[in-house]
Amino acid sequence: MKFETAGVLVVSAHGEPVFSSGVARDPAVSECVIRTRQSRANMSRGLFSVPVGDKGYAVVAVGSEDASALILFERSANDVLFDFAATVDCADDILRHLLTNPYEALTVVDREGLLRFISPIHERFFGLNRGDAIGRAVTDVIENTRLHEVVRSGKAEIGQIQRMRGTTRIVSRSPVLDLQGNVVAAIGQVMFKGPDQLQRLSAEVVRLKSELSHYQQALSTQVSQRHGLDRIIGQSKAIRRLKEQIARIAPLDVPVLLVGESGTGKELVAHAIHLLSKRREQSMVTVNAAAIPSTLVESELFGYEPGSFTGAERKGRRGKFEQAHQGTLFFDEVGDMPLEIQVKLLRVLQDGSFERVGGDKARVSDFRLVSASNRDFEAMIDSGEFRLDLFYRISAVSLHLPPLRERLEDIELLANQALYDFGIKHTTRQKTMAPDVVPFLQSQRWPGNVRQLIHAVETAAIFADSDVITIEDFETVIRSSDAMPPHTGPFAASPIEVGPIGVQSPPAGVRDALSQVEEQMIREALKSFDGNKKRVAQELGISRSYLYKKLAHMGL
Ligand SMILES: Nc1ncnc2c1ncn2[C@@H]1O[C@H](COP(=O)(O)OP(=O)(O)OP(=O)(O)O)[C@@H](O)[C@H]1O
Repeated sequence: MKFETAGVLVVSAHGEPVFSSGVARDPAVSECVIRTRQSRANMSRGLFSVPVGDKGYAVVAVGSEDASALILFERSANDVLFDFAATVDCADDILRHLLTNPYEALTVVDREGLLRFISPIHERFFGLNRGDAIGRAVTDVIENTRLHEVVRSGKAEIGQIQRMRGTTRIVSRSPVLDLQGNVVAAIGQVMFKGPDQLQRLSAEVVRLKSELSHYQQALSTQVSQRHGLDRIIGQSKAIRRLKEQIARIAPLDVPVLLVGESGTGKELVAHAIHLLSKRREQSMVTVNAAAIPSTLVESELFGYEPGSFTGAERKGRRGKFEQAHQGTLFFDEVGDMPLEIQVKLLRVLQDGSFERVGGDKARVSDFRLVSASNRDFEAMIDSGEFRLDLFYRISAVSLHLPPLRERLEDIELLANQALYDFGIKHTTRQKTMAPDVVPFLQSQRWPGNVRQLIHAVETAAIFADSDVITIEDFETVIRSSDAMPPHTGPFAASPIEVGPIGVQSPPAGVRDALSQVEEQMIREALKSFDGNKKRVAQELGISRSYLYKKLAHMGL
């Protein structure tokens, strides 16, 4: 701290200036000092500040009954102490408190380790008379002190135990630096009365920490549980039942098979199962058997050792099974897996072990399997495309995801949510649907299920000119989807299987006629291809599952 003495002003008991020196000789300054002092009660002694023009002085007042001496100090730039004195009216009371309060009171030693200040309370504690110890070596006055070491090393010692006069205290010792960074003193303070107090405090911290972690855990469980099930939208009986089943089976570590048409939410359900399971802290790894080229399936799943094939990474790679260790492996389109891989998957599921491609070391992975498929397993098993033993392994529990056309009452909620999500995602004004839009959407067949509905709503939201989406806005979607219908051939426009978005269902008479035409064509095709259903489906441009449904309907 650098305060330059700028002047001295002596005033009589009546407040008249009787002597002035330095800047105090300037009447503007002395008047200002006297006025400020008078404006404050009991200012016979103390510290206060006086702004004069763009300058400022810190004033120390020392008074007697007859007169007071006011010593003016000029402030050096950016001095926090000056700011403190200038802005806090009771600055001197605060400093006095800091010097005398038992918990803040300071003991100060200078660079030589000599005591320069000790608070009255500590003097009493050490049995000293006021001022007796000042100027003595701190080691002669305070037992087990290390303040002389701290002023030498410049290193603080916080929370140290110190025995003094038969009692134990927790103290802190800190070096004090001047503006140039030189150690000029060390100060000591008592932090706690003793280890008991500290221990109680630390036990409290431990207790609060454990309470906090308990609540964090509970919160994260709640959030993830809500996150998992709440994302599955629908109030239909089928969806409510599905959610109940998910909640029930998720915590059990059994393999789950999700069966349902494309876009019915199989992946969404897999996530919910993972989030509600004990494995939620680990990741859910997804494999799409249909999307991996057959030559790479093995290395994708099992990983490979270094240099096992051309183009392989030098260090080798962990496969999906290893990545899913302790988590969940979501096997999408499991029905599309080549037979030879089915055998290997079966082995992994049976004994949990496998080898990386190009390696012979048995590896183990502990994952929970959730598989999904929109294929007809019964037919695939019959035709030898899927192994029965593997089917049993992956389907300890099977959940059926209902197609959207069987739960039309969910369309309103789903469409509104899609619209809301769209607005949030693209930060556009929230649009709404005209009242007749929902019945219109409910009259569609939705072969692509919820995915297709979301897509339709998003596209309509893009094309709608106003904030209210109408049926006409959905017709834009019809035109664009017509260019890429999900099925080609004579059945493309069939309201039963395809029913493109936005096409109004034909009147019942037309529907019957179309149905009859369909059945006629199927009969003819069966005849031409000697009952080969695969060829019939190909020829007519329909899926085999739809063909089977139609045949059942026709009683064939
Ligand atoms: N009940 C539902 N609530 C909210 N969103 C849903 C629901 N069902 C499906 N979705 C949404 O529909 C889209 C398709 O869902 P998802 O990918 O889970 O279907 P899928 O059955 O796995 O389809 P695919 O068999 O084609 O892979 C996703 O955007 C998903 O969030």
